[in-house]
Amino acid sequence: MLEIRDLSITLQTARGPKKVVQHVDFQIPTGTTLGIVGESGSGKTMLCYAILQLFRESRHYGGDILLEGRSLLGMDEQQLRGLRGNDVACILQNPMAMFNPIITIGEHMIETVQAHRSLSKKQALHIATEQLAFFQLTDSRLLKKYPHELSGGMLQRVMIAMAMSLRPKLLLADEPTTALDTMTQLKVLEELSHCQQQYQTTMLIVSHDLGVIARMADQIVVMRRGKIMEYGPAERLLQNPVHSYTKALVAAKRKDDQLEKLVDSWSGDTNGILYELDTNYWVRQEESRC
Ligand SMILES: Nc1ncnc2c1ncn2[C@@H]1O[C@H](COP(=O)(O)OP(=O)(O)OP(=O)(O)O)[C@@H](O)[C@H]1O
Repeated sequence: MLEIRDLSITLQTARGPKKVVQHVDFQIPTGTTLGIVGESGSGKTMLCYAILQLFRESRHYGGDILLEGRSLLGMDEQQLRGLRGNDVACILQNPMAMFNPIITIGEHMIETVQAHRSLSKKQALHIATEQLAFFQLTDSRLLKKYPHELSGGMLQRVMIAMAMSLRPKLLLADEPTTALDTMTQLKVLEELSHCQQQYQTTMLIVSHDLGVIARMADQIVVMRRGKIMEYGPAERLLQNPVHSYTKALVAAKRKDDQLEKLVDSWSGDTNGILYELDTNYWVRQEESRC
């Protein structure tokens, strides 16, 4: 279980402190997926960095982040190194950035497994091969290839397989399929979902694309300018959105519009309080509702 409790993040910038996330609360029960959707600048990446406790020296945190009851904000660097990779893994939009161009895929996989678990090369290779098979990568020649020899879809699959080979308790997926064409995206999401169910991994998936979130998430958080606008079970939020921003987001998805177009057309603000509409369903109050 991941619990984000009243989390606020203030960034130290050259122009002074900047609030980038404000009073965010959500929980992800073990083995389930929570999707965060929001336009550019809504604080999605800041939340992921906070969970990984990256760049912590330039941030001030309020609230808490608990993974299986352990506060991540209270951990020292050594504890955090143990946490990253073992308990929390992440996959990113651009897989190329994760690979060393002069190291083969096989070496990457073996090194990743051996860096976190004391296993022989043979055992690590076995895990790597098993994991790649989850993502339909069964050709043994793949292990001898270099990253640039693989298509974007294959490289993305290898990156996800690498992250999952560590059997993390929590997987953070920040725009995991944005760079892929629609058909490859669907296949990769399906494989990821299958792998997640098999290992009962808790997952936080972040995307601009409500379609991706709708496909994967059990719960959805809609964010804007560092605040939650609406938060609840995925099916209900998608079928009966309450906040006008979520309504516009869902309508834009139906018309297959880009999120950025919606940003221009939605003119509300984010100042109202967040209130519980009913059990486990939260909505930000709008001016017209007062
Ligand atoms: N290095 C930085 N210095 C100053 N402000 C920053 C910095 N990085 C991010 N921000 C600000 O923090 C806020 C949240 O940004 P964040 O990157 O988390 O948004 P996001 O939702 O992930 O956007 P995107 O979808 O474009 O990645 C934004 O207002 C952004 O301008």
